[in-house]
Amino acid sequence: MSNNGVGLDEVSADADGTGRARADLTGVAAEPGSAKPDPILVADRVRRSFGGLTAVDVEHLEVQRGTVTALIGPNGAGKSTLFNVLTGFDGSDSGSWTFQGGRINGLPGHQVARRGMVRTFQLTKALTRLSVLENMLLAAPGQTGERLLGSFLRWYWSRQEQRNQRQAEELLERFRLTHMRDEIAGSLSGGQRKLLEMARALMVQPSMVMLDEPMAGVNPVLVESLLEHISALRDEGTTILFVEHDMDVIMGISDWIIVLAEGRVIAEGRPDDIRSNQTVIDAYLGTQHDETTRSNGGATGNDGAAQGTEETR
Ligand SMILES: Nc1ncnc2c1ncn2[C@@H]1O[C@H](COP(=O)(O)OP(=O)(O)OP(=O)(O)O)[C@@H](O)[C@H]1O
Repeated sequence: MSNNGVGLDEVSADADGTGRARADLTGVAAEPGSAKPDPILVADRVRRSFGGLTAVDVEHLEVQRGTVTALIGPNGAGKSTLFNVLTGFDGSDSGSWTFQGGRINGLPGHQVARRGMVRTFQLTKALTRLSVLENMLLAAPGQTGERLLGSFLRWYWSRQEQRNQRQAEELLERFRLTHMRDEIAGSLSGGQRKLLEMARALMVQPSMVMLDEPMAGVNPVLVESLLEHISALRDEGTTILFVEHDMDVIMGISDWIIVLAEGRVIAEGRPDDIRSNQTVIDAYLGTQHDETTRSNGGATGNDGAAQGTEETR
C-alpha cells in the first residue's frame, strides 16, 4: 500500500466525543489513487473487459474507513462493473484487492459479505412476493439451520433465529417500515423499497455498505430520509461507498468523491475539489458532447456543453 505521507495520527479518534474514530481526510491529496490514513478497502490493477471494451481499468484505489465515499462518473464509466467486481458478483481479468487487510479478490459474493462488505440489491421478482419481514429474515447471516442435526444444534439454531427476528424488527423500526412488516414487499413505494434494500444489507452487521444508486426513483421526502440514514450509519462507524448520479446528493453528503471515466480513476477529492476539477468537467462535457453529436446527427451545439457544466455542479 502506498502512502503519501499522511499518517494515522491524522485520523481524529473520538472526533465526535462518542469514542468512535471518525476519519479526518485533512491532508489527503486530491489526486487519483491517493493514499488514505486508514483505508478499509484497497484495490490494485483491477481490470475487467467485455470483448474489446475495457469497462474497468483501475490502477490503485483506497476507500477511507468511516467515510461516505461517492463513486461518480458519466454513463458507461464503469461504476457498476467496478462494484460488481469488488463485491465478487463479477469476475475480473486481473487485479487484487483487500478488505480490512484481508485479500478478497476471487471470493464469491456471499463470502465477501460474510467478511463485512455488503452491497444492496434491487428486490428480485421472487422477493417482492414475500413479506417485508420475510425479506429481512432471508438476508440474515447463517441461514444453515435446516441442515443442522442434533438437539444442541437445533437449540443453537432457534436462539439464532430469535436473534435474527429481533434484529429484523429493530431495523424495520429504525427505517420506519414496521407498519409494513407483514405486507408483501411488492406493495412498497419506490422509496420504501430502497429503505428495505438498505435494511436488508444491515442484517449482516457490515463494516462497509455499498449502495448502487440509492436515490434513483425516490421522492424528495424519502431522499431526505435515506440521506439521514446514510449519515447516521457513517456516524456509527460504518463505511459507505455509493454510486449516484444526483449531484446535489453527491455534493451534500460525501466526505470524499472518486471519479471514474472510461474505466479509470480520473480524479479524487472532497466535494469542493471535484466541483472545480477541470478533468472532471471535461469528462462530463465529453459525454455530453458525444450524446449531442449523436442526437444532432453530427452538429454540436453550445447547449450540450452548458448542460454538461451544470451536471458537474
Ligand atoms: N455484461 C456486459 N457485457 C458487455 N458490456 C458490458 C457489460 N456490462 C457493462 N458493459 C459495458 O461496460 C461499460 C461500463 O458499464 P457500467 O454499467 O459499469 O458503467 P456505469 O458507469 O455503471 O454506467 P451508468 O452510470 O450508465 O450505469 C459500458 O460501456 C457498458 O456498456
